[in-house]
Amino acid sequence: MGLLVDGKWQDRWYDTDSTGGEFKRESARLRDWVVAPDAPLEGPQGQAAVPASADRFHLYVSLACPWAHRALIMRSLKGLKPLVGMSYTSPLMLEHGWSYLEEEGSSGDPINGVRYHHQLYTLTDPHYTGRVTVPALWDKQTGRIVNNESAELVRIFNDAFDSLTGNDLDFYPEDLRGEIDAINAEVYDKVNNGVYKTGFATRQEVYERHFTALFECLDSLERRLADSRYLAGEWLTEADIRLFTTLIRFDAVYFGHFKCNQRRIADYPNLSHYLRELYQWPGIAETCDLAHIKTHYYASQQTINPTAIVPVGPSLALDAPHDRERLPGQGIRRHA
Ligand SMILES: N[C@@H](CCC(=O)N[C@@H](CS)C(=O)NCC(=O)O)C(=O)O
Repeated sequence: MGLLVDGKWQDRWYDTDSTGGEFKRESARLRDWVVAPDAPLEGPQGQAAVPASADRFHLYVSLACPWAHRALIMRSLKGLKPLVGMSYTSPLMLEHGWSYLEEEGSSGDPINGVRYHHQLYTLTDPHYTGRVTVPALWDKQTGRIVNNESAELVRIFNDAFDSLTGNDLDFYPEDLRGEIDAINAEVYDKVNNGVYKTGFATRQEVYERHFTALFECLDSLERRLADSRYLAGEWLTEADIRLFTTLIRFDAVYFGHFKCNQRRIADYPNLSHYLRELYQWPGIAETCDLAHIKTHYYASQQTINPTAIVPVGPSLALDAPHDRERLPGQGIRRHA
């Protein structure tokens, strides 16, 4: 676990002393865009962009990581598997950070042949300074990471490749954007990143503050899902995918390892049936790997779990029937 400073790898755990016991997540730094083949080469905020094409991009992920998991789900649901290759790291993130060591459970890296994920960052920029994170979208043509921010990879995958795949599913419909953005902001702060802020806190009062915010938010999501099939109503959107990747890790990891133990997702009737519906959605279960998930957190984060023992349980009834059909739902919108 560490980071790059001027292109040199340094093995360091998160510094929470300088922030009063708080875990502060650093913003992703590689933020170029991928646009549709004939579109102007510019991202939605004027970012530099490269055109989508088949077999030009490769997605580097960890199957354990909830942020990478968003991108993996979009790759699956948007029919991108034949166009965008994928490599996954070993579940262990130790002194060299994420690795592509097959003997430790990685797929290996057939594109660049690197041992460590940080090498992809120094291939991109030999003087890179910052955290070395997954997911990362690699551009084989320019030999660099185009983008390492999962929220943006979700948006890129939502439309840039549509003319190549013929897949017009729309996870960010224009008329729902205001609502999706508001849900995302709350869920990111209190839930997606909230579990990390709770679990990585190194002061009691900081842990308790994030713990309280997390469960207030889960309680309110539980109420919302009592009469709404998905977070933004009748349509399944990116807001659901972003919540899903935290929910599926919750009972197996965050409840115990991150001490988020007020309630399990299994104790929330609506959230647990909603989790099952999404898990059973065609193309999603195949992106979920609970062995990678549990091994990564319990065996890598040894400041939290010094023995690195990985718990055997719990049994999760993800394939059990769900009751969400009682609510009106229309599935996934199509681009107009
Ligand atoms: N903003 C990034 C965050 C990604 C992130 O933090 N990934 C974690 C894995 S779950 C990581 O690679 N951490 C390594 C580190 O912080 O050194 C995104 O959403 O894409």
